[in-house]
Amino acid sequence: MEAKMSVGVYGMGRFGSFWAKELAKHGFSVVGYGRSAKTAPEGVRLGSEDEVLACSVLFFCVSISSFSEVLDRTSSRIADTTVVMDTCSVKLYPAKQMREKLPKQVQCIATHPMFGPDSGKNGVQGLPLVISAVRCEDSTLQFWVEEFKRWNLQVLQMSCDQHDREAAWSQGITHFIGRTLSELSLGDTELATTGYKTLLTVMQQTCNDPLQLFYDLQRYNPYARQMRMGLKGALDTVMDALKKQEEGR
Ligand SMILES: O=C(O)C(=O)C[C@]1(C(=O)O)C=C[C@@H](O)C=C1
Repeated sequence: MEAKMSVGVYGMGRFGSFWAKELAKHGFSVVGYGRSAKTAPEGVRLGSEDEVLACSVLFFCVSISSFSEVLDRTSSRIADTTVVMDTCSVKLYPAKQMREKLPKQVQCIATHPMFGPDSGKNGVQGLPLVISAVRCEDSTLQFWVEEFKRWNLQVLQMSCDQHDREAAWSQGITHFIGRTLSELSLGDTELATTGYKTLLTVMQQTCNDPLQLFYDLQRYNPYARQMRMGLKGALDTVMDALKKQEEGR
């Protein structure tokens, strides 16, 4: 029987634990490392930082804002033969960090599984995953594209720029609205409509993620500011239209 490929997951937070478990479910030999990880997810073994960095494939599951510093600390200990992938929710920034900070021989790929422990709790099939070559052989990228297709993910190959542009106006706007709604302390009510319940779900789901993810999504996606300004402008347009109605114009 073919030996299982060793996969390291660096960062065992909310997403890292979930991702490590998914990889294990799909037949990889998974070792996880997290500064304060105490229990290993099903099918996963916890190991030392060096052990994880020595795996054939290494997924970084750390916050966007810590990625640069994590690479500074670890890149000299990553083997030339290791394939490195990030899983950050923005793509231009981590791709640049990998290109600049990983040794030139190390192959690297940018990925964004567009799901997490909430959206993937009943299985990941049908959910989208964005993948983009940063510096790798075609066959390496193809291997992972095929692997994720086997998981029945909807694999989307696109540039990091296209990802960030589109994600600002989909995931970015969702988290912005969710966090904004939570400022209003909205609650359940007997007369809740289906639409209102959907709104509450948006608020709850986005606020279930670490606050740092929200700040990082808004700060490190170069298109997020434009999205926020667009939203503010749209709010003003609707307010003005209502004002005109009231004034009978
Ligand atoms: O399913 C979850 O737990 C998530 O929060 C997933 C979610 C999101 O829905 O925005 C959060 C971060 C990832 O970048 C992708 C998706």
